[in-house]
Amino acid sequence: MSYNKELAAAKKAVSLAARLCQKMQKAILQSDVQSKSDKSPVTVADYGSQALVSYALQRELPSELFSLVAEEDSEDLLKDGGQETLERITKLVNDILASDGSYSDSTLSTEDIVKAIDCGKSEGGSQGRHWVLDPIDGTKGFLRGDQYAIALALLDEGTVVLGVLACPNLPLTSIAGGSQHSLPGEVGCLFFSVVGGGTYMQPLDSSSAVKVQVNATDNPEEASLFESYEAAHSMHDLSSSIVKKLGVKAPPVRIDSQAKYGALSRGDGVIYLRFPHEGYREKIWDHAAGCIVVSEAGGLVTDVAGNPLDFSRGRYLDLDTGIIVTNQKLMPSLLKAVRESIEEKASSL
Ligand SMILES: Nc1ncnc2c1ncn2[C@@H]1O[C@H](COP(=O)(O)OS(=O)(=O)O)[C@@H](OP(=O)(O)O)[C@H]1O
Ligand SMILES: [Mg+2]
Ligand SMILES: [Mg+2]
Ligand SMILES: [Mg+2]
Repeated sequence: MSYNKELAAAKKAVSLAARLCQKMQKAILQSDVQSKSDKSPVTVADYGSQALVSYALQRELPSELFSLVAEEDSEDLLKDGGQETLERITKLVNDILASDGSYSDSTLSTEDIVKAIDCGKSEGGSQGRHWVLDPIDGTKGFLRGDQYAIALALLDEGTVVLGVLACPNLPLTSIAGGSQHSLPGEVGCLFFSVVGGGTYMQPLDSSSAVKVQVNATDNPEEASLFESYEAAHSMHDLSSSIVKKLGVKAPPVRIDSQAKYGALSRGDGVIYLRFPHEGYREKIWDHAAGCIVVSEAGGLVTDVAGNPLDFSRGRYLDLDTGIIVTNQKLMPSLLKAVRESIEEKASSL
């Protein structure tokens, strides 16, 4: 099946949202940041990005039944003092649409914005089509001025069939061996994949795409590790013991968000390990787009048991312990090192 129409719509929606985020990252105010009920941050840019993607997809694909599984909803937004914030988001979205010249037949009201955001409450699942959106993945990185991503995927009968990943601060050239902080040169990448069609990358501000592939080395000494910047999101001590066991020499590269999947898909690094602390449940929008971007570039994304991730079970991924990403040749020895290190960690407690 071809998803050309859906891909064009997704690229347009995500590019508009990336423009909104770029504008806001430079101008973010203390009052633009709120704390959600789980204590994580959310900004006017998260809400604006979600409203924009939701609205643009519905305008681009008017004939389709629209279902969206997305991170944000208006409940936290409309808590104390929310009306002012909502007005700010509405202006932001309208300004981006006006400067792009898109959908000039309508100006969105605050009610339209709430409606567009709350379209994202779908439960997803194994039947029909569902868009899956993280309007800003890596909000903490966004606030620090570091890496973040706008991640959009399409689920069809429970399988991810399309993914678009905008990484506005990711350099166009390799970040292998470097940190995200000291990188000169041009930034802003858009990765996209359709099932069976490979992965492509283009600059966010141009349409000249190139096909990308994961680094296919089977030599751990040439491999390097990507992991979460935030130690609270993944156990750095566990990944360190795993890569040591495997023989990886390079120090880990810690960057925020699904930019890790994007960088891996073009071969900047070879391994991405993610081990959340006990009790954390992974959400599908944190991995759907990244997963297809890496898989279509020749990589593998599994849980600790070696099973592919199952995006068909609703808003959460029900996982065996962690997420393991690498190329096909290294996966068997990486999984072995993962299991041994987990066993050693358990027996030392
Ligand atoms: N405790 C805990 N454990 C694991 N993961 C968590 C946790 N808390 C949050 N999150 C999710 O992590 C998303 C950010 O992605 P990363 O972990 O790759 O980014 S980072 O490098 O740590 O900044 C982040 O996505 P956003 O909320 O979209 O920023 C969260 O969904
Ligand atoms: Mg969040
Ligand atoms: Mg996220
Ligand atoms: Mg987010």
